Amino acid sequence: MSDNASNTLGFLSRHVFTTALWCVVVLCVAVLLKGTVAVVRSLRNLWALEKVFPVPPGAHWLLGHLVFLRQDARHSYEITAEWFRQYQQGYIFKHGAAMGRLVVTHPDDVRAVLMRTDQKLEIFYGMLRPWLGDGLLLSSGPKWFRNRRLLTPGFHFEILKPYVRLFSESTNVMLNNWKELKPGSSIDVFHHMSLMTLDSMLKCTLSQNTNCQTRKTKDFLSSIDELTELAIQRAWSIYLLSDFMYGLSPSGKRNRAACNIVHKYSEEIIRQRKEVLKQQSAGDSTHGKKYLDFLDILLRAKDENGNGLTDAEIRDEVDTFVFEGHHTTASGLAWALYCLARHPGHQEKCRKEAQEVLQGRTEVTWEDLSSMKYITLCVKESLRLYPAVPEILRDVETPLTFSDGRTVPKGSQVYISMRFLHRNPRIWEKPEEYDPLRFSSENSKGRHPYAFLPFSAGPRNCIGQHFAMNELKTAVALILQRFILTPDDTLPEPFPVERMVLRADSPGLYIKITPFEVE
Ligand code: HEM
Repeated sequence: MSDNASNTLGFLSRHVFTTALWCVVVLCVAVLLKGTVAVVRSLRNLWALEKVFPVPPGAHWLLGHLVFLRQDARHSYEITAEWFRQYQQGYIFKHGAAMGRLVVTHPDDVRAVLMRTDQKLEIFYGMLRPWLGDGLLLSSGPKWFRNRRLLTPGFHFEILKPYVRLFSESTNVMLNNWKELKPGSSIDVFHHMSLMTLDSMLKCTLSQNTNCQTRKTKDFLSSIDELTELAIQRAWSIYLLSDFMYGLSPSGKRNRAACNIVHKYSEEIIRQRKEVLKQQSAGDSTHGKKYLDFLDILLRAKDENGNGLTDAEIRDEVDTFVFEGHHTTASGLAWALYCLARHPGHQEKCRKEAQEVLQGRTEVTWEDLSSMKYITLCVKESLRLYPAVPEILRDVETPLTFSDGRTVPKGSQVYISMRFLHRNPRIWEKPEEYDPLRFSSENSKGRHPYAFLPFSAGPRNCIGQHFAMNELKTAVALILQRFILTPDDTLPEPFPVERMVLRADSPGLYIKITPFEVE
């Protein structure tokens, strides 16, 4: 190489190096500035909150109250339960030196929060955004308002009625699988319920019969599981909170790949359904099916100006329903069965009721559901002790004033824990006891309407609550008609942990199942 050429090369590489160095410096300064602005804003909010609400003692100067959460789950549970007892008007939980959130403990204050439509806390819910986009769970403002109005008719009882048959179908597939197991087998009930509720959710949302309970899971199904696991994992690692860092991490890459698979699947089904709708006669609204699925509802929804949802909006809502309607119901069911396994007397009463109502039928009907009175009490009581959605977080957009005049400043983070609200000793007698009769109409008289909130309340309550209760009751009745449930005492008592939904700590939620005829 000539001297000239090597000089030019040397100059070029020095130039590239200097430019790269400058880029790094500028990037670092930008990140630092952004970080400083965020910390200052967060500190300002914290100081404003501290003027009104107490801070429990023992906060570490840097980690705040997070030091308590670093200990084991039972220990942090005890500490939080104690704070709930002590601070009846709420308290500040410090997330490090510069960040704190108001923990609302009184049902009156919970009502004040839930009657509003403040944004969901992005730092928490945002982890689901790459998957669920701007669906009902994550959207806010006019978009949420419009779409909530458009989707509400999809949960009318006439639409929900035929789904009871689908719930029965999916439960029976699971029970036929259980029949193959040795009597008295111990099963991870959360896993079984997850597969079963995913199966029924895909039938109700997209009319897809994936046979996910009998076949090895395919790409789409395993991607749904992976996305949930990744979101849980991210919620627990501080260094993955930033979108930028997460994007670069191996988990971020897996998240992108799984999102692509799930989105492609939904998009393809939406495309095919639109084709069918174009071709079908105007009168045939269900294109040969016996029911309207959620996708039919989404495709038909029109606002007052005659505008429907865009393809991207439909996909976001489909993904939201599949996510919201599957793990939540699985958690609710798993803990309901666990409670019944632990309380054979109540289990027997539910079984008797199921036998009387079903008379040996393996398909539950819409009319049967209203006769399942004792099962309903038991399901409610397990949702009290083990709320499937254990917490709600909001970003206060305008100052929020409680009924006693205390004001939560704009920009504050507010936290509501169903888990502790449902065990508040000032509301519930013997709160740790499983007593379904506390939900009888007589015993419920005079109870604060915001003391029991498994499906939240107010304008952003759970749109799928009737769907969920119908599925829970159907599955419990069919399971108890065919199986006896007992606790697996060879394993440690499961302890609930908050992982998006309420799950059990390791090794999981196991119960023993024995076919009814064998006993
Ligand atoms: C036992 C089962 C279920 C429980 C305990 C549950 C609980 C909840 C709770 C507490 C919320 C409020 C979340 C928040 O404000 O951050 C919520 C919202 C929501 N749920 Fe459920 N849910 C269940 C099942 C379902 C099902 C089956 C569906 C759909 C078919 C569904 C769809 C939704 C949607 C779309 C939202 C967002 C509503 C909005 O913000 O307008 N859920 N759910």
